[in-house]
Amino acid sequence: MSLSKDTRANATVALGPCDDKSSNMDGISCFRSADGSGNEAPMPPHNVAADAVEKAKVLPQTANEHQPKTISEHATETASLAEHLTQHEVEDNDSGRGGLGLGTQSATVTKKPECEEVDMLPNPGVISEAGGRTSLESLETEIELPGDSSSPQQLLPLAATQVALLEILSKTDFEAIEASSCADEQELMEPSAEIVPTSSRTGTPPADVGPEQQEEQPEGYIAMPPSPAGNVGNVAAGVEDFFKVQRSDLGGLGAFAARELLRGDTILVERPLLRTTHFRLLPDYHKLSDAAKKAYLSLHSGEDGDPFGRIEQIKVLNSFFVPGGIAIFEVASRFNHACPSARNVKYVFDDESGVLTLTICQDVVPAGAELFISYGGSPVELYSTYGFRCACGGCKPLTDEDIKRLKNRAFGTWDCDDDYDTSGW
Ligand SMILES: C[S@@+](CC[C@H](N)C(=O)[O-])C[C@H]1O[C@@H](n2cnc3c(N)ncnc32)[C@H](O)[C@@H]1O
Repeated sequence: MSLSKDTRANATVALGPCDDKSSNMDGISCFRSADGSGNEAPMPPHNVAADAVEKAKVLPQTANEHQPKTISEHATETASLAEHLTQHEVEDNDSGRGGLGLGTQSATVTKKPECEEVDMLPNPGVISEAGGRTSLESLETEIELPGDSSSPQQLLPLAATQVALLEILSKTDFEAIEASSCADEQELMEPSAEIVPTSSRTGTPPADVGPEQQEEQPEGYIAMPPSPAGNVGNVAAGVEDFFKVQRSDLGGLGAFAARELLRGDTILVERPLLRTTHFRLLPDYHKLSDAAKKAYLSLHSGEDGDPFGRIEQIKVLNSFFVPGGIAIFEVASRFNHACPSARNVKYVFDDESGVLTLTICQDVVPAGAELFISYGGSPVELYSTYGFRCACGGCKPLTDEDIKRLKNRAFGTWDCDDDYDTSGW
């Protein structure tokens, strides 16, 4: 597949309340408070964080890091995560996808609580104040970001995630997880589930899906995301309660609501399969465990090419921009794209904890509906960057004529929307 060499880097933008100490993450200038005051957000209830520290056990690492942590390291990390999530979270505004270049760019900080309202702002990016679900006031901060100036990636805070993760930490039976994950040394080397997502609506940890339930899945159901005893294990347990990965009408796989989902439901908490940069892809890929390599190679690769081309192509088609580079996720990378009116899931990547969280951002998503994130950009940009014609139903699809024009612009500006009527998009 011939993709454009569009090196637009999405604006990776910081969010809400923070202090100067939180700045300078891999070249990101500063996480500023949404009100410019630098004030920190309120701390979580002390007992929750403290409880998490008490209960904390060995946390799995990203699949390409195989050093198990000690209990005390994990406790520190857990406390740090709980505290961090009250201070600043980063979230996509639906454009943080794609594996193309990075440079310096700026983004205007704006409070935008609803996912559909922050959609598709190619540049500048959008920053939301933590918990900012009611205010639409614009803020004035300009943030310098690493990355090329053109491609949009925005990171927003998400109060629901704070709540969900704190609930998770307080409800997780770490002893049971440790007992199973420490069953043998091999399991210690392979990460296992460490965070049990719970519906922010019900606060009830979902039941794990047993083999008998999996047998009832429709044809084409892919047995992922994994259970705690599952494969690469970077996914928190229980997400099967929220969605299934199965065949999509768009072609290939997609994620589908396993039951009715409501705005604010946290449906996925996942560590990257691979976190890397464009220049370190191959060495970092080769550090992965065999299971992680297998999971990586199973991701969507467009037209299969030679092994080297495939590793690169999977990166291009599946990566999320994260501070300092890109990340590929075993499960989150299965979510298809939808344009603003059809998107129903937003995501946030927390750099400190290294965890991506996906949250429902439409009022009601019926059981069986496909779940969509946004890769950012118009159908023209999607085509020129990733090579697919968006069929999400929420935009005016590109015509054959549009495609011809784009192809004729091989040496022109791929991302030019001049000939595409964006009024319906
Ligand atoms: C990250 S993958 C998403 C998961 C993928 N469908 C799979 O089978 O693993 C991105 C690819 O999914 C397909 N895709 C995603 N969103 C789409 C959309 N709105 N319309 C058409 N194809 C889409 C495209 O082939 C795109 O390159």
